[in-house]
Parts: sequence; C-alpha cells; structure tokens
Amino acid sequence: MKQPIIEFKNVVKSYGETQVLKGVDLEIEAGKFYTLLGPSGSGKTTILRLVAGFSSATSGDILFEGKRINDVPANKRRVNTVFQNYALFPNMNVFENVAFGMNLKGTSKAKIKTKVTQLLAMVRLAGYENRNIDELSGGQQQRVAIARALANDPEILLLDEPLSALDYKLRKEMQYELRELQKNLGITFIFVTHDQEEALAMSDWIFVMNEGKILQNGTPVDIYDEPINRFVAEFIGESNIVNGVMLEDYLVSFAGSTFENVDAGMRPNEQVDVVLRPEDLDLTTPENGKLVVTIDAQLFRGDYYEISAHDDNGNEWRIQATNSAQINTRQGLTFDPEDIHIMRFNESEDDFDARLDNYEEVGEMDE
Ligand SMILES: Nc1ncnc2c1ncn2[C@@H]1O[C@H](COP(=O)(O)OP(=O)(O)OP(=O)(O)O)[C@@H](O)[C@H]1O
Repeated sequence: MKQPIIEFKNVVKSYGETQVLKGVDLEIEAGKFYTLLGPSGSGKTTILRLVAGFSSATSGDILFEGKRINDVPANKRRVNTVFQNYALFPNMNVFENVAFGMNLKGTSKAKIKTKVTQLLAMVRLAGYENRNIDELSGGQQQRVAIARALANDPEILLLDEPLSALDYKLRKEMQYELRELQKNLGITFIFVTHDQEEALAMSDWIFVMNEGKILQNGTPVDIYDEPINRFVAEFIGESNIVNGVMLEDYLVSFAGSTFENVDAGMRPNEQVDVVLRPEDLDLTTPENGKLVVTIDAQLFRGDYYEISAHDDNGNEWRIQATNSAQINTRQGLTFDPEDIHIMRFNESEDDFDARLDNYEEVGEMDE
C-alpha cells in the first residue's frame, strides 16, 4: 500500500469518563472515496472532527502523509468539511458564499472570479452567482456548500451526512454527482452516513462502525459478501442469520441438516452464525430443495417476490424468489455452497482476514 494520506493509530477520544472512540486504527489512501458507516452515536462525526482538527484525540496518533498532526490547528490542515446543514451564510449570495474563504485570505478579485466561476460550473450552478441562498432548493444549497468547501483546494473533503436533508429522488441524483465529482477531482473524500445503501453505492472503501469501534473495513462487495459478524450482516442489507455448527472443514450443520460449504479453519463442532442473503435463495419443489420451508407471506417487489417462510426447526427465512409461491404450501429452498457465509463469535478482524485469505488460497488450488 502507498503511504496513507491519513492514518489513525489507536486513537481514543473521551468526554469525561465516556470513551466515544475506543482505540481506532484506520488508513486512508489518497484519491479514493471512503465512507464511515454506522448507527447514530457510533463515532463517525467524532472521527471527521479529529481529521479536520476541530477536536483533539485523548490518546493515540493522527498522521497526515506519515507526519503526526495531533497538534496542527484546523486552519493549517489541507482538509475541508461539508456539514449536514450546509452552514451557508444566509445574508450572502451564492458567489459571496463560495468566495468567502478566498476573500479572507486576500486573494485577488480576478482570481476569485475565475475560481468561483469554475467551481460553480463544476457543481452545475453556473449562472446562479447572484441568487440568494433562500432562493435555492435543498440540492442547490448542498452544491453551493460543496463548491465553498472546495474553494481552497483541500486534499481531503469531509462530508458529514451531506444528503440527509434531501428527498429520496434528489438524494439518488446527488449520490451520482458526488461520486462523479470525486472521480473528476481526484481528491480524497471521507463521507459519513448511516445509510448502508448509500455507502454501498458510492464508496471505494467502507469502515463499518459501532460503539466507538471499527468493526470491519473493506470494499462494498467484501463487506456485503463476507460480513465479519452479526451486527455487520444485519446492518448491511437484509440477511437470514441462523445458529449453526461447523462440524469439520467445509461441512456445516444448521436448520436440522448438514451442508457442504467453503469455509475452513475452525475448531471441530464450533458454534457459529450462518448467514444466507435473501437474493441467494430460491424456491423449488420440496424433493429438490436443500431445506423444506412453509410459505408465510409474499410481496411483489417489481423484479422479484419477497417471500417469508419458516422451516421445521423454527427458523424464519426471507427469500427473494423469481417466481411467486402459494401461502401455506411446502416448498424446497435452494442455495449454493459459496452462498453460505460463516461468522464466528467475537472473531477479530485480523483472524477473519487470515481465514478469508486461507479460503482464497484453497479455492485457487482447487481450480
Ligand atoms: N462534545 C461532546 N460531549 C460529550 N459527548 C459527546 C460530544 N460529542 C459527541 N459525543 C458523544 O459521542 C458519541 C459519538 O458521537 P458522534 O457524533 O461521533 O456519532 P455519529 O456516529 O456521528 O452519530 P450521528 O449519526 O448521530 O451523528 C455519541 O454518544 C455522542 O453523544
């Protein structure tokens, strides 16, 4: 890996007795789109504030390109923030808002004009220079806030739930726009959200947080396909999670039957959580199914049927099926060995990564 642009080493942040960050380690590479994803209160904003220099770590090191910046003040960091409420100046027009920082620094009038014009074009607001802030839609205000944050050429743009005030359609549009903007600018974005769909859609890399800790980090596909534990599996998309036992390598038992799978390296008869994603399940005849379930309910979702069912061991199953099923009928459930995801209890991220590496090597040898 290249020298990270930002590194946290065992960073703790406490308010009084309460630790809101409990020893966070993270590495951010330049030029990528990172997302901090987690429920309210998990510490996402606290991390952004530490990167920006708005608050200081209780212990641990924060590095910028390898140099410790714990004591570097916010205005000396090449970082800028877009806040949830945009924090625009209501008494200034669009041009003045974007020009604000450059005016403070005493940049020449001609340079400011060129820069503001360029930035407004970039966020698709050319021609809006003289508009008042209260004459703009939420999405347009958001774009002004982004243009203003980019005005002093930050190397890192921090975005704290910047889309949460927008309606669904505008939010989707802005997701595309932000992603494009990041690619075109080539600077590092650190984006905060509690919306897993948004995180999966936009990010190169996601940090999943809960209670002041990073539980897992990886690409959206890694995190979706191989959640490290029950919390991540439930937080990222819908999952079926049932109790199971790894009988031996590549053999797991759950819901009263035994199945071949692709996981190895656990203790014989180790208790585990088994995750099966609804979209990896399908229905067939009871004779052809790996498990037999009884259909409880069904919703038509446009491109699939969302079906609730239960098996004879009392496990509930959520299935995204291509065909509809009759309520109260018995149906077979099918899935592939590689769609069975095994989660150990309290596994550390390092052990989890080692196990996946091992599995990938075994997979390669088999081919
Ligand atoms: N100045 C403060 N004094 C005391 N506690 C604080 C302070 N700032 C934040 N906290 C606490 O730190 C924890 C983490 O807060 P943080 O804002 O980082 O969470 P978050 O994941 O960004 O949540 P949200 O999505 O709600 O913004 C919360 O429990 C919060 O109450």
